Amino acid sequence: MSINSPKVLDSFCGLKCVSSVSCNSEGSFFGKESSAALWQSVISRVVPTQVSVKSLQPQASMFKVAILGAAGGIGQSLALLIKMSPLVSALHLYDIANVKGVAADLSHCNTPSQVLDFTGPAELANSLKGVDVVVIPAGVPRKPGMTRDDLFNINANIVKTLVEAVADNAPDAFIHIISNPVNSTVPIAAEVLKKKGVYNPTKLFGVTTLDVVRANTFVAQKKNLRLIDVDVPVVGGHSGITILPLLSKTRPSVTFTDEEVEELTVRIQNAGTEVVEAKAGAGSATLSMAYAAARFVESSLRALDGDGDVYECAYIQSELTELPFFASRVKLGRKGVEAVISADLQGLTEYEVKALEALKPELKASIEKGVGFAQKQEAAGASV
Ligand SMILES: NC(=O)c1ccc[n+]([C@@H]2O[C@H](COP(=O)([O-])OP(=O)(O)OC[C@H]3O[C@@H](n4cnc5c(N)ncnc54)[C@H](O)[C@@H]3O)[C@@H](O)[C@H]2O)c1
Ligand SMILES: O=C(O)C[C@H](O)C(=O)O
Repeated sequence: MSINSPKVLDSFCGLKCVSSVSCNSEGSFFGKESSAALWQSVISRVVPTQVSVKSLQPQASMFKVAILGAAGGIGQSLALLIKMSPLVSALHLYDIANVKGVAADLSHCNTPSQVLDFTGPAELANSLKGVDVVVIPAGVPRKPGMTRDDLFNINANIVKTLVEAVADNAPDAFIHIISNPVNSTVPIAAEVLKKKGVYNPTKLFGVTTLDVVRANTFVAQKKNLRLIDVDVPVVGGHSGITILPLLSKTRPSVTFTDEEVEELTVRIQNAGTEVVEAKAGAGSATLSMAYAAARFVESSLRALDGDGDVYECAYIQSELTELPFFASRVKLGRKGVEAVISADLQGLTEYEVKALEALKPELKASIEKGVGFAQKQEAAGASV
């Protein structure tokens, strides 16, 4: 796709170039074809004196997005990136604290969306009214030495409470779960939605985009490829060995030695821990996660807007394997998941087949832990 395509230019900053601008990049903002040159192009449009742009016209924005946990490390950066989308008319920022300042700060950016802040449980319902996409990065992050599952006891309750509110106030919204452990928090969300009678499996997503972003980056570095060309599907779940990059399905087609496969797979699986250790107690990935989550939001909005060519990996209710939830590449449409790309699991290498079998018991246990938690809460008379 050419940079001059309105579809590309419409994807940023609410500005549509109606003249021919000389840019030689290609592709969409966050997708497999994204590029630094496109960002340069965006900046050029924000500061039009830097390039020869004959005229700019505003682009209609139409979707409302809520971020629950918006004052956190991921939430703030994600809010900034979503504020740049011309597809967004309103950005609702919810947190239990510190969100007023974040919203005031962000609201000064001269992009089209309105920014509204909501603080504490009393304002949660209002933060969700009329929204099309709800993103949930609320919860605690890991410290060195912890697994994602160590976050379960705190984050399970947070996700449960927030999804109850989504069920009551935005039952048709796409729900993007970022809070860890994703392998369990998504099944919890599904149980909550079922109990509320509003579960739509095609609209509930565990956000695994960061695994794809990392896989694309590491493969491009290792094989000396242009980053914008590389697309690696990552399937399974979002923790340790449940993260399975399908390197044999890398596009463009590329060959790896056995050593490269092992090294890349392990690096992708441990990339979250790499960041946790580098941050040395100050949290986990926030900037790359915000980038990845913004890409998934942008893809969802494009799908809601009728774009018929939107594909992402996500952790969803699935029949691809015997496991009830599984991350894979899906086609997104107005109603959520339109198709699951089963071809990715065909013709796997021996290494991938073994890794797929090896991840299943751990992923199964994490799913069952989430479902068990939600059902126990319900049996105990809690408001699940
Ligand atoms: N899916 C992924 O790929 C991925 C990647 C990175 C981090 N994460 C996860 O995202 C979560 C957030 O990470 P972070 O670095 O932004 O943490 P953070 O501590 O910086 O921010 C979390 C925010 O959640 C808020 N919060 C806590 N309880 C809440 C509640 N009941 N309602 C609303 N907001 C609430 C906090 O006030 C805080 O602002 C963690 O669980 C982390 O493990 C997931
Ligand atoms: O590693 C973490 O705890 C955060 C996140 O899941 C990640 O993959 O970076």
